[in-house]
Amino acid sequence: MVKIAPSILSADFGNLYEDIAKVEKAGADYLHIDVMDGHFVPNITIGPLVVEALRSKSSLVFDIHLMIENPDIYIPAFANAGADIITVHAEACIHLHRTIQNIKSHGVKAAVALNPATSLDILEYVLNDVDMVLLMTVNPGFGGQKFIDGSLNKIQKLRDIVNSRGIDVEIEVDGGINLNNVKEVVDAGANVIVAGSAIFGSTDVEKTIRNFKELVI
Ligand SMILES: O=C(CO)[C@@H](O)[C@H](O)COP(=O)(O)O
Repeated sequence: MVKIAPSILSADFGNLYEDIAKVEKAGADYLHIDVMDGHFVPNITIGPLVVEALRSKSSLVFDIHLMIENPDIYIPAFANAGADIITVHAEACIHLHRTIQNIKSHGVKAAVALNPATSLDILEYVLNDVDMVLLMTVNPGFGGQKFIDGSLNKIQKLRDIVNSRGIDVEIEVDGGINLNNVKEVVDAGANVIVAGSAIFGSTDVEKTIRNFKELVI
């Protein structure tokens, strides 16, 4: 089943709870929460306090995407705040295998994200240990960017590797995904679709989520 994960980076931060309630009502599967530190990416967003505040208001799967340096020191705080999945960037981890074990030790699902320029090779010895791989289809840091076309090939390659190993690893894609290209990314092998501006920038958020779901059935 393909899952839809609205990215709250494009939500109205002054009405965050209302925006989250809308996507939950419309049948979103995950809530994608972008955490940025102004170092790993040139933008700053939210921390564990906000995640904790939202946790009591929503029963969506909290999919926390850490775009930060030294993620290990913040993993306990995000786990305690209510994360269901924590994603770290391979580019930010010196000891990636250890970081994955750190996430799992908190009873949280572990995922690894790759920037567009990072090869799939980096996953060779950790792929069997993760629950999900997040392929960035834009350079991370901002919503509303254009999907990088070469990403389709990368998604397909990862899908082939996952299938050939016979493992249960989700493939999440993030950046520039909209109603016009979602079918292509799903056909290439993605099964978790992050969308920010295409959902929260639309005039009818609930209808847009339903449209996404219809396209990927
Ligand atoms: O991680 C990021 C950006 O770094 C994403 O989650 C964006 O929030 C996706 O936004 P759109 O490209 O869908 O507008």
